[in-house]
Amino acid sequence: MLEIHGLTGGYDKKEIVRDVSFSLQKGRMLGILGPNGSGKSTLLKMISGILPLTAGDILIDNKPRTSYKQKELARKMAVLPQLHAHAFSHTVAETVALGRYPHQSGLFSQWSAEDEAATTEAMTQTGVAKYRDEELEYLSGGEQQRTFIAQALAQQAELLLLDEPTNHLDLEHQRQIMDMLKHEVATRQLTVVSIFHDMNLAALYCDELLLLENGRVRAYGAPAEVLTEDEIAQVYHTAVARFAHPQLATPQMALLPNIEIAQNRVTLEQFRVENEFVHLKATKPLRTLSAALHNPGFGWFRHFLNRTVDAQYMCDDAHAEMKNYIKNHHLPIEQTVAMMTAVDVKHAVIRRYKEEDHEIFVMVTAGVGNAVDAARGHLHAEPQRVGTINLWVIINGVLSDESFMQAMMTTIEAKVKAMQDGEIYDTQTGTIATGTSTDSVLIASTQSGQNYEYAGTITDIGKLIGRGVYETMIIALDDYKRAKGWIQ
Ligand SMILES: Nc1ncnc2c1ncn2[C@@H]1O[C@H](COP(=O)(O)OP(=O)(O)OP(=O)(O)O)[C@@H](O)[C@H]1O
Repeated sequence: MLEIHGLTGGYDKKEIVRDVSFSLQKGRMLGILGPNGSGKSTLLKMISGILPLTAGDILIDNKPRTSYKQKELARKMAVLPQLHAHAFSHTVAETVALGRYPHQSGLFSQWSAEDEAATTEAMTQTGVAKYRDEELEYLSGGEQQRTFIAQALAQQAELLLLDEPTNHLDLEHQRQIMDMLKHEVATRQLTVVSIFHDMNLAALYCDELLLLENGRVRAYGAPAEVLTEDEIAQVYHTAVARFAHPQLATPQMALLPNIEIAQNRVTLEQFRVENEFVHLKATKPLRTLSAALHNPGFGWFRHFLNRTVDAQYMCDDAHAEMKNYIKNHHLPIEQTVAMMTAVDVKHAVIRRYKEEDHEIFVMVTAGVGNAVDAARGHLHAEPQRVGTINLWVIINGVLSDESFMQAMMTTIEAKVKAMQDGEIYDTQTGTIATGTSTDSVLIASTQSGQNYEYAGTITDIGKLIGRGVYETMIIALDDYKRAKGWIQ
């Protein structure tokens, strides 16, 4: 649909865009990114013909852009320029109607039913139909922006060139406009070239990204290729961390502010054993990876609950019930991680391990009534029961994602070893159990102090985790055995 070869140009003698090349197939969306002044708008103005080229070619549907007559080109390509504050003396409907000019012919061109349908549809798609008779100058920046997007859509061109279409738009309208454009791209083979400042939004919606730096192409490709931490840090002189979007296979970038991170430290006194739960109340949020019932996965939390429930606990919606429980105990739902166990919390074992500068805390409740050998779990045919090993490992230090996963592995390996040495059997298979059917694990770190790039058993912190989890597990298992009368 669009081919750009060696585009060079700018203003008078000032060369801004240098040797830019890319091509875009029909039905694709390209996002142009780059710092302020990198030449994004200049590039778009050159493609749309507002600015002349000093070198290079622009082909639209395999024909040079200059070979198109003005109206013919306007039927092919619609442009949304960067919105600047100035007075408009048109209503919304009149402004959108201007987008129909390439479809009208002759001196006394008639407003057709087709024109009416196109403008109405464009106003509906952008949510401005309700303001159709309002004067544009009295609308908000976002409403004006959506009116100009409607004007470009009403043009019914195959190629849209948009300069920051989501500028001025609130979250709902950003999503609405971008969803709508993506829908047009998918269903009507619309082709879109759009400038963005929000690289996360661009990554969510664009098939390809072009990163400009000083008027040159710095990176060009799929969002996963262009949005790398190094590239973005160098081009924007800003540290960023890349993370995965929870639903889509596209990268997102988190800004890493250059501010002092407050120190945070967990102490044994912050653990409380209440009537029905163990509660760790950290002074500041801890970065957490867990298989907890409430707020699992990665996150930042201040409150950690290991709650005892009746062994016969049955509930249709355990998530909602746990949420209510947290609320009824006046804890903040969004800052609390919670798991449950049938073990009475008075049997919880909480221990601190310190070796030189390395310090961790381990909390275990071990109920092994329904112990399972994971290698033979498929031989079990019983419904799930509560009765569980819940394990927390809290680390005073900074863990990388890799360390979090390794700490999780080390914790589970040490737990399995304790099951083996504690001779806990899977009663259904008669083999040594590796855990129970509803175990949960939580790793949390203060993200201040000692830095841990790795946490496997080769590292000091891994050794401490392995020993701490193993020893705490053995104590908890002995306690369980004593309570059951298996040992004295
Ligand atoms: N009309 C103009 N005459 C002369 N120079 C201009 C003109 N418009 C822009 N420039 C210069 O061209 C360079 C690139 O500007 P451009 O607007 O293309 O950048 P941009 O990447 O779109 O920036 P932003 O993110 O701030 O919108 C800037 O240095 C700017 O000063």
